[in-house]
Formats: sequence, C-alpha cells, structure tokens
Amino acid sequence: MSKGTLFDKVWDLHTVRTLPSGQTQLFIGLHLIHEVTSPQAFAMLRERNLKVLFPERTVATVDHIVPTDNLARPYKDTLAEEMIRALENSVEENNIRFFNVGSGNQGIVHVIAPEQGMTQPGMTIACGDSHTSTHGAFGAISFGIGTSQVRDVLASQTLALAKLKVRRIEVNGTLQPGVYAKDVVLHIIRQLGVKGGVGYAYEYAGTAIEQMSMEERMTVCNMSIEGGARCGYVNPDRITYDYLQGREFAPQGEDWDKAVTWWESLRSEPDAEYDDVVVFQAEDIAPTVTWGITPGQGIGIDEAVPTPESLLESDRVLAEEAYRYMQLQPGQAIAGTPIDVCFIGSCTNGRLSDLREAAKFARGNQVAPQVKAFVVPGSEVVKQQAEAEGLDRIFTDAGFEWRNAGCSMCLAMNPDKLQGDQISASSSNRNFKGRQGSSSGRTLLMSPAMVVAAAISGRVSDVRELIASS
Ligand SMILES: CC(C)[C@H](C(=O)O)[C@@H](O)C(=O)O
Ligand code: SF4
Repeated sequence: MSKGTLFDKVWDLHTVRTLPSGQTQLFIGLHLIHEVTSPQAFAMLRERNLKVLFPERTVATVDHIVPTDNLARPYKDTLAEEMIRALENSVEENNIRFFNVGSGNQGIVHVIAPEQGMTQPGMTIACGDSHTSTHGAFGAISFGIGTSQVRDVLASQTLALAKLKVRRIEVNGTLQPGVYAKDVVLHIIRQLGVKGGVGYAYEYAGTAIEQMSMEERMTVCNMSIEGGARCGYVNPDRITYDYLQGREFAPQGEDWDKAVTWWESLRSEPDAEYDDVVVFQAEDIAPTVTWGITPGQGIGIDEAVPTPESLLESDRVLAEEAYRYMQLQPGQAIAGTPIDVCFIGSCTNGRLSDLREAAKFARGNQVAPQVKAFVVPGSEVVKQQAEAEGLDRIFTDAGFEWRNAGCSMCLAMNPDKLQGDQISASSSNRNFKGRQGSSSGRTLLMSPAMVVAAAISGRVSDVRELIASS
C-alpha cells in the first residue's frame, strides 16, 4: 500500500472509522448533485423519513437533460421537465444551494464547482457521476458514486469505501504544438487500457503536468475514469492557488494564508511510496484520435486503424466489433475520414481555455458545407466570459452554432443527438456505441482544436497543418 501520498493523507484525515467489513467510513466534505442520479436518492430518504444531514455540504445543478437551444419552461421534453421539477422540489425542501438554469452559475457539475472555488485541495468530493474524478486536478480526493451512495451521503455525509492503491503517472518534457491535455490523457489510456486503473487512484505528476493550467489538469483528471481509475489527482501548487484565489467560495483574508499552508502540507512527500509508477515522455505524444468504441482505442493522427495482427490477442475481439460498428477498415489511415457532426463541449473540454483554443482555429475559416458543427459552453459563466471576449461571434461567423450550457451531445440525454449512423468529431470523453443519441451513431474523440480542424475540412485532419499554414 502507498505511503506518504496526498491520497493517503487526505483519506486518513477523512476516516471516521474502520467498519467491520474492513471498509473505511469516509467523511465527504462536498457533495455535488445533478438531476439524473439524485431523484431516487431523495425518494429513498423520504421513504425512511430521513432529512439531509448537512445541507450546506451539498450543491445542486442541472446539466444532463437541459436543452441547449430553447430554454422556455416548461421544457418541450416532458420527462426532462419532470426530472428537473423533482430536483427543484428536493432542493427546496432540504434547503440545498441550487444553481438552476438562468441563475448565472448553472452548468456541467464538474465545470461549475471549480469555477466557483468550491473544489479545493485536500477535500473529499463525491457526486453521482463518474467524471467526478475531474476535481482531483486541485489535489482533492474525488470520485463518482451510484444512486444508493448518493442517498448515503445525503443522510450521513459519509460513504463506506475500500481504500484504493495509488499509481503515479509521470509525464515529463514539453508537449509539442498542436498537442493538448486531451491528447495526453487519450495517450495514457491507450497505453494502460480502459481497465488498467481499476483499484487505483492515479496521481498525475512530472514536468508536463506541472506546466499545465488548472483547466488542462481538469481535462486529464476528468478521463481517469475512462482508464478505470475512479479517482485521479494532481498535487496542489502555485498554479492551483492562483486559480482559486478570489473565487466566490475560496477562503478569504487570513483564512487564505492558513489554507495555503495547509494545502502545501498535503502534497505527496518526495519519498512517498507508490503501488506502481509509470513514466511517459511528452514529446512522444501526437494529436490523438479514437477510432473505436472505447476511449482506449486511440491512435496518433498519423497512424492507421490498427490491424488485428498488430494488437494483443486480448484486444482483437473488441477491435473486430469496433471495425464493424465504426465502418472502418483495419490499416486505413484515420486522417481523411469524412465527418458529419462536430461537437465542442463537455466536462472534459467545455471550459473557457478550450473555447479560446478552438476559436483560434475557427477564426476566419468556414465549417465545411456538409458538416453540422456546434459549440456548447460548459457553464453559464463560461458562456458569458466567452461572449465578453467575442468568441461566440468567431464561432458563428465560421458557421458553428452557439448554444447554452449543458452536457448536450456528450451523451445526448437532451435533444442534441446524432441521426442514424452519423459520425462525429467530439471533444467529449466517451465513444461507446450509441453514446451520442443514435444506436448506430459513431464518435471520434479528440481535442477541441482537432474538432475545429475536422469541421473546416469535413474530414479528420491534423491540426498541426492549420498551425503550419497560419
Ligand atoms: C448520467 C451520469 C450518471 C453519467 C456518469 O456517471 O458519468 C454521465 O454523466 C456520463 O458521462 O455518462
Ligand atoms: S459532460 Fe458528459 S461526461 Fe460530463 S457529466 Fe455531462 S454527460 Fe457526463
């Protein structure tokens, strides 16, 4: 078992007791909820006549099923209206802080908590959503939970959990132009596999990670779960503190200095012991695109769809399934694959820095006529900031639609869906079969800059060519 890591320290500090099962009863500092996984949890509480124990430690928003075009109430989709009503009633009944549509602070749950300064180093954070690993970017221990665990946190502010092992993943060196945090994490998952992280927390370190902004670190931590790790984190540092300082819920005044001293003490020790260490070199990472039906089926933009012979035997069955579903041939170059839809958004890549980077490539260009392209900011704050900078105009001038905040076509629980076997270039995090709203729809995951490159040419393209020609 690891020793002296941030994970161990934060875990121990939040341990209430060891349960007879050997699991830890862990105190959860911050509980985030959204409309999809909370209604049944509240219902279970009501059945047992229980109240939310610490309502001030839960924060709610709506993201998954909100429409991104027409926000008039009642929502056109009656099920969405009903689910959102349920959450509105539950938060009111329990006195829970709620960032609803139009509040100015609504958005994807993993975008809003960091931007409000709620996500802080050394915290334990849980949410009924697998991409809760995102918040680990701040040096928090944060993970997704199921609906019955949402109930447990509402009722007791604790969870029964088995402690994870810790794998340190170092990425050293400097990322090349056109290579982003998204490519780093797609590369890691390609190498370690979608199940490689099961039972582990991933500690991301090394000079390439240390140089990343908070938003880039969030992109990396966000996809930990796609590599099987329920939790991923980065040790907090000056970049973390600079991001947090002055945000609404961050400590203020004297409390701020105390907090920084405290956060510094939580960093993994230089002589910490890990259960495993893996090292990558940033210069080896190319703009990466998935070709298959799991986030682990990724290749560099210069590569071809792998042939069965080039794969481990254990990967071949899934590869065969992927060729058929994706309508791609083994050995075919991924660059040049025609694209129908381009989606920029999600909790992986729907933040201001993502939109700025995408806008750099969209500026002065035109979306190919056969492509439908749209941009969905991760939150109302992101939307408002992007508009203040004129990014919305850059996108709409280039032929992208500009939408309201939400999860949107990341999982298509709202009206934003692929049709038939349409193929998308998407800045989101999952390319599972049917993920984007059509049972035969196909998804290629990539960075926002690469999505823009695909939108302009109508084909999977290397963003480095756009850099070279500008
Ligand atoms: C709806 C929710 C439970 C789900 C998750 O847990 O991740 C969703 O956010 C997703 O990305 O698939
Ligand atoms: S943006 Fe996508 S991955 Fe993130 S919470 Fe929403 S549906 Fe899940």
